[in-house]
Amino acid sequence: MSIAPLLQLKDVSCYYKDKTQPIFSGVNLTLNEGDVLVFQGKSGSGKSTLLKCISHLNLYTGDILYRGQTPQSFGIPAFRTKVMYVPQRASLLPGTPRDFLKAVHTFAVHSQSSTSSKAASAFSGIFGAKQDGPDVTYHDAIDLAENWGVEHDLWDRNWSNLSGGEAQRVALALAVGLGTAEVLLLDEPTSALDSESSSRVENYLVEKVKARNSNLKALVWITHSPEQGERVGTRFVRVTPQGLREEYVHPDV
Ligand SMILES: Nc1ncnc2c1ncn2[C@@H]1O[C@H](COP(=O)(O)OP(=O)(O)OP(=O)(O)O)[C@@H](O)[C@H]1O
Repeated sequence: MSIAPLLQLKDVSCYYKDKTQPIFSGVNLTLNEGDVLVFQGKSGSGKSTLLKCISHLNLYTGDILYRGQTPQSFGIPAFRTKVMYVPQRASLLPGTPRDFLKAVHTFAVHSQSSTSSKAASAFSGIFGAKQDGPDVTYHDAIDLAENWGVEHDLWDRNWSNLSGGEAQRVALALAVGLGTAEVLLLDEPTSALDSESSSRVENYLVEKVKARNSNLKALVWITHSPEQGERVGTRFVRVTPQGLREEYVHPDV
């Protein structure tokens, strides 16, 4: 019996809103456990859009399979907890980072339009929290962020009042701290960080994928830095409007 790949894209295309021109078309890709797949490509080539399609946040045609199952058959909110998109600009989210953490616990009981429930909906849409919520301990995300230089009081500041780098580290710590994702889709995750913070985040994520007891099995990582790509990547893919071109496999793999 063959084992289904971690993630598979079959002939995936995504169109501009007028539906006449594709942003990209005919994308085929297989992601396996242990892969750190680096996406590079010109600005506007469709890298972010492709990550959003993979996490079922954007409309697309074709098939995306997670361990052989479509997002629909797996259940889309549950799928998004397994294949999780980490946005480049978390500062657009409502409320504070702590609202997010609370929202995961209280999602099911909040139906009013409170900050917490708005945060919960945003969480569900962007990070893909399940209705019944994964079993988050506050401490995983907070401790992780602290290791990356995020002070505790930043959790109570509105996202919009965090610096780009602070918001980026908190969003990443939330995504990793939840502990549900097998694939993280990282949209320029260190673009606002200084080199020391960036290197801490890089090392942590790469080691986490390698660790045998980790839930996290693979990363798809958009970067505009070829040097960062070389440091973290095991596979390298160029995104073009014509589709993906796998360029080079790291010799250590
Ligand atoms: N919400 C949207 N509405 C309309 N067009 C969009 C939307 N989001 C993205 N696009 C368009 O889709 C194309 C691909 O954008 P995308 O953000 O995926 O590119 P990218 O490769 O990630 O770019 P960058 O490297 O600059 O972040 C661009 O032409 C962009 O203008």
